[in-house]
Amino acid sequence: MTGNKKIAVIGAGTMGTGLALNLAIFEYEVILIDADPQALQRAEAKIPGDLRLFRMMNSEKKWPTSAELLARIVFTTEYKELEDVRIVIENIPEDWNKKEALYRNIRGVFDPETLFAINTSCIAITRAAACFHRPQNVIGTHFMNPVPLKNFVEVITGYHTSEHTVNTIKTFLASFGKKCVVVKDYPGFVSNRLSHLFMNEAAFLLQDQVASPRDIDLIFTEGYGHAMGPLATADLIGLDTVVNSLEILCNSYQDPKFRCCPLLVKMVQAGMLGRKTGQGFFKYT
Ligand SMILES: NC(=O)c1ccc[n+]([C@@H]2O[C@H](COP(=O)([O-])OP(=O)(O)OC[C@H]3O[C@@H](n4cnc5c(N)ncnc54)[C@H](O)[C@@H]3O)[C@@H](O)[C@H]2O)c1
Repeated sequence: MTGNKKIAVIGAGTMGTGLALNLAIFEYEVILIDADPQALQRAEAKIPGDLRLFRMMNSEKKWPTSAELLARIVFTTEYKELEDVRIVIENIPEDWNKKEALYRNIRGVFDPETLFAINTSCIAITRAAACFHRPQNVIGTHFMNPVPLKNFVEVITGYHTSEHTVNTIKTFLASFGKKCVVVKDYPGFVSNRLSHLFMNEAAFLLQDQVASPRDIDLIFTEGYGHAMGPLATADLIGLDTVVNSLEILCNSYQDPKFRCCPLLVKMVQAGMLGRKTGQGFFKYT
């Protein structure tokens, strides 16, 4: 498979669409797979707008045109497209039952040499790797959102992840400008074990009416100098993903410090998922 520039991205939501766009900018041939044809249509429609935005943010760089980018991405619902890809990066929702069903369904489709990278917020890589025939080829790649603008990835090694897999993934990430740290496998890794405590407690502060969403976030942005406050971060991630991740952390560690704030659950039930629905803790037009 040497020289093969074909990468599969499964899940065309927030992360998968950003990742497909980022890989296409770096001239990878991308197979973007989603179970929902409408999600693929939304991804295809979103990419030109995102590209315009990046062009405005960095006008010095030579960008491909929308047509060139879209020509590098195959939008499909067909898993048979996985047959000859070098690396698969899975980005479906943070729901163990959905991920497990997908892994068992597709594990026989791709080549034995293909590496399988899991973009998860909290799910243990060792648990996920147990669903595959070759757990040594499975690794966690926790990309940051929005993927094309965040040049950093938290890489997670499962119990069986081989050194070859780690080195290949590091080289692959570097090939499209990503730096990384490699951490060991426990649910939530480093990033989300910490950040979800912040986001959850910020929701409790709001529920207790201690301060407004704006003021809670200002303490982080103006006070601590963070680029974003915890509530704006939760909106960016998607409140459904945050709730799912907290449930995984709570169940995995059996530790009530990760119990999900009821206000977060209520907002998800009300369809206020953050940026992706236009309304979360803040409003987006
Ligand atoms: N949103 C973030 O900021 C963020 C950051 C890092 C990691 N993650 C992780 O990335 C993963 C994806 O998150 P997201 O925010 O992009 O989710 P999302 O809900 O925006 O998108 C998920 C996509 O997967 C599709 N899907 C569902 N089941 C499928 C299946 N069986 N086969 C193919 N496609 C399927 C859905 O139709 C949807 O388009 C999650 O595990 C999440 O925890 C998210």
